[in-house]
Amino acid sequence: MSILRSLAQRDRVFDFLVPAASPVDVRHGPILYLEDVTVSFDGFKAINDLSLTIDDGELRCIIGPNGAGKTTMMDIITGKTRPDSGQVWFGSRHDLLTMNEPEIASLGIGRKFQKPTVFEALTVFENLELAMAADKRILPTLTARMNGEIRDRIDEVLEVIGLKALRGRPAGILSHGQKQWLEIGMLLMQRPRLLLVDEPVAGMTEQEMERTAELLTGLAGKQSVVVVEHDMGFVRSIARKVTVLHQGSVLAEGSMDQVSSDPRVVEVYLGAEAEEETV
Ligand SMILES: Nc1ncnc2c1ncn2[C@@H]1O[C@H](COP(=O)(O)OP(=O)(O)OP(=O)(O)O)[C@@H](O)[C@H]1O
Repeated sequence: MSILRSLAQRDRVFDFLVPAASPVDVRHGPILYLEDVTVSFDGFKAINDLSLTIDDGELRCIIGPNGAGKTTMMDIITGKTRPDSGQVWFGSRHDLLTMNEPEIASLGIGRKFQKPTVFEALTVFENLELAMAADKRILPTLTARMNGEIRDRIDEVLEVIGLKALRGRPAGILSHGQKQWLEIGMLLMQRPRLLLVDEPVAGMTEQEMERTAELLTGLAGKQSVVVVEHDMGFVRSIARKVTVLHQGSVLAEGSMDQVSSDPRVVEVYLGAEAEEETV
């Protein structure tokens, strides 16, 4: 009876509609804070005294040569890899090194891997619906009203990722770029506070890259977005602040113009990239 009464309260905000990471405290500092983080694999320091902060709502690009530690850094943030030493905080309240992967994800840290992993036989709409249902908090209490609210959320996300017209089509018919956007949409269903995006434009057409740039820059502000990318044209098109990783630590940080004119960055990374482009 009390459940029925609570469902009838039209002004009630259901838990699943509250941003997943509402407890994250960013009042006095960054949303992500890494200090002196080190991790070794068989004695080799993949991450070496890495310190880095990401502000709430920021869009940050991380670049660096192969093996610089970009993926390992993402693995540490999401709890997949434990560092040997250092600190990793989400806001000022959550020590990520005391939490496991599902706990970290449920705080509102979403990760998009390079390869899209959508359910090809399901429609675009169903993929988004499933991403929401993966949130265990809503399963026990599905009601008609909640279904309506999930539909509204799906509509919102479809708009953001630009796939409204394809909502009823199987994900298998989507282009590579559209699959990437759908997967970003699946992460957005859970209202993350921080999105980690690994090489989003690899394999995309120019047009898809432009659309992805709009999508990611549009997400910033509402959530924090960290993009690891090798395509310097793309980075230039979206970047506000760029961090260059090299041998597991920060080599340089600043605007794209600042880092691309830094001789150390040119030497270890951009010089090699430029040579590759001219080959
Ligand atoms: N599980 C592991 N065991 C051993 N060595 C590892 C492991 N994971 C990463 N490494 C090593 O750590 C270093 C950093 O790797 P990482 O994948 O983080 O670099 P990256 O910057 O993401 O490179 P890329 O741009 O090629 O993806 C590399 O030398 C890699 O070989």
